Amino acid sequence: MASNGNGNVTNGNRLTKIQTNKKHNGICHDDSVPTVKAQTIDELHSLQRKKSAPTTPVTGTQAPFATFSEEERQKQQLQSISASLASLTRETGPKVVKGDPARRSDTPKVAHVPHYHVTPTIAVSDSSLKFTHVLYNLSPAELYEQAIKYEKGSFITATGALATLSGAKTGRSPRDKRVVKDDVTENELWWGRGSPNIEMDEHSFMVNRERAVDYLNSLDKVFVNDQFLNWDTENRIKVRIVSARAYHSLFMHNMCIRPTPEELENYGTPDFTIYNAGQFPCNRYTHYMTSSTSIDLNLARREMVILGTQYAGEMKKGLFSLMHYLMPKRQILSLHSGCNMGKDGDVALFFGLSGTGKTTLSTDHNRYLIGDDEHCWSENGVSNIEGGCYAKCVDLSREKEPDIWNAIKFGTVLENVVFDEHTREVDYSDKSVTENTRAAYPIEYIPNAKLPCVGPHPKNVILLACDAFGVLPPVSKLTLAQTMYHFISGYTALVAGTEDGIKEPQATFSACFGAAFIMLHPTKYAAMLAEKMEKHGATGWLVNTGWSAGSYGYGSRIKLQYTRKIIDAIHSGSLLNAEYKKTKIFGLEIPAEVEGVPSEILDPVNTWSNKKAYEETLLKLAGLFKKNFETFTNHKIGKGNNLTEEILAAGPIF
Ligand SMILES: Nc1ncnc2c1ncn2[C@@H]1O[C@H](COP(=O)(O)OP(=O)(O)OP(=O)(O)O)[C@@H](O)[C@H]1O
Ligand SMILES: O=C([O-])CC(=O)C(=O)O
Ligand SMILES: [Ca+2]
Ligand SMILES: [Mn+2]
Repeated sequence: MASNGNGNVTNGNRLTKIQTNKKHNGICHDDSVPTVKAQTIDELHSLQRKKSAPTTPVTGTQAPFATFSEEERQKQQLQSISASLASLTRETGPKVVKGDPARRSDTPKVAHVPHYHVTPTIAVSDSSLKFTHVLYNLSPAELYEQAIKYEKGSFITATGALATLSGAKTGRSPRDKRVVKDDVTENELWWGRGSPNIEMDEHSFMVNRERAVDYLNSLDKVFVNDQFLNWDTENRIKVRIVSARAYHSLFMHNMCIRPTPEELENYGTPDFTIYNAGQFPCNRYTHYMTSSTSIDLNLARREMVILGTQYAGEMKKGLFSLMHYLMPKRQILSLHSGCNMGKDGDVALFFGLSGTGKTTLSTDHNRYLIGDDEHCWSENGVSNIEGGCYAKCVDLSREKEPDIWNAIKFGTVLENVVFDEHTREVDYSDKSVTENTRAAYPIEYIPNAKLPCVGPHPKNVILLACDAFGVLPPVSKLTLAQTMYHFISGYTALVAGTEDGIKEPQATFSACFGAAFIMLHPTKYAAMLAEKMEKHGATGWLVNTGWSAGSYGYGSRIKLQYTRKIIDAIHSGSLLNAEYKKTKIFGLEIPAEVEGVPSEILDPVNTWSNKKAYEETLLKLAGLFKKNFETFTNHKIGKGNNLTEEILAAGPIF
């Protein structure tokens, strides 16, 4: 007899019967662990998932609003969602039911949800016979499963993030962003040259709305997020996002403020609703449509419709546009800026166009992060609009940006990155899908996030420009008028293509460092900023995070390490008392020394070997500034005329 290695004893080819303990009904068992309490596989599976508290839990009877039963509350919530998804031509909301259609056990027995409006007597169509399953405020884990099961291009990366593809669009489509012009908005909003608000009429909006709603209702399931905007609770906005993809739902879960179970319980009806039909296009037979993409904002209806783009940033920035309308009405300034706070409570704002460093520089290991992109400045101080950050990932490195690197973990949405098919290690240098690779993570993924994301009045206002011409100084101290001049100008210079050799830098001017998102005339925001900076004694700074020692192709981008030192000196207050000299043409005050930064780079003229080329480039840029500002010369800024005059005089002189 010999052992076969499995513990069974063989005798030639014949297996000998092993004696077992007959105590338990003759079944052989290993009594080191108890058996599961299930008779069938299905039963076993049902044990795995513990019933969680309802998404809208009922608090104790002492709560003033807890007058409904849980069943009643669920019914009201479904009715509210059904109303959101109602077709306006058929005057009925769809039959909605909660839960994943793939999991029958989730489907409640009473699946019929009464129609919101009066049931029409004419023309019952197939759409009124079907159910739309609602996946309401799912958790990141549930959204991962949905994405991986049903959405092509969804993968878990080596660090646990959800890699997704945003489809054909990997950036926003500003030429397809429309706003309904009605009697009110016609007078209130900024229209015409330079304005981001491309007009559309109410009827065309309704056509697109119906298109999006019909598309969403035709699906087996839709995702619904009920969340908040603005950490200033007095000025909080309730937003509902209806979307077709788990990617979109997780993105907004991360980017908006996540309600607590108690807040959700008393959520009621949203203040604003987004219908994101994603890949479903708009129709060129619809008036005003110029492509298959349209992002439509209707302020009167408090709705936004997205057709023909799956780029998630449209939702984030669409809501930002909304805030740029709603907040100034309440004397609150909305800002395209990052914001952080030192240990002593000193707050800094970081303005700048895309890619200039708002996220990178506001994420600072030595300071509390209030937010990376969108803020409000009210009488009470600053507040973040969002609940998450949206960082650029191109060439991301652990060494240079450790906090962002570490935030890319379970729960984070990673858009359009390339990874090893086996290890799922992300290669951040790979731009095969797009250069605009992004990570969206909840703000608490940054270890020193300031929660709640609010702070006192800013002490420093830092304007970031990535000057690919290489003529703006790495740092200059601004007067209030200069701050306004540069705020209204909103300059940065990007380099078009990087593949086929050296290209000329392209100057971009975007008023208020975010013309794509403002709704009112830029001077309205500028006047508010001037008033607040003056009142609270904030100092303005211009920081060039772009080129040094020559334009793009000759010089190189200023080391992040140096920019961080400059920012440190601003925060600490040491730069305020430095020795300054004034530059030619732009009239910028530049310091002679900044700790940790080579002094010779502080005046760009020193770094250019070809002085003539420097002078020419400087003049060229000054000319571009002047030309850009022409449209603002006949606008009054603020109440008196003095500020306007001062601002006009604060630009380049040559
Ligand atoms: N000296 C520098 N200062 C700041 N950023 C730098 C510098 N050098 C290189 N970078 C890189 O520039 C990019 C800045 O992007 P960042 O995400 O901070 O932009 P952003 O202003 O937040 O834009 P958006 O509004 O589009 O989110 C990062 O990839 C960063 O690593
Ligand atoms: O909205 C986006 O796609 C990215 C962003 O933050 C910006 O452009 O300012
Ligand atoms: Ca950013
Ligand atoms: Mn931004």
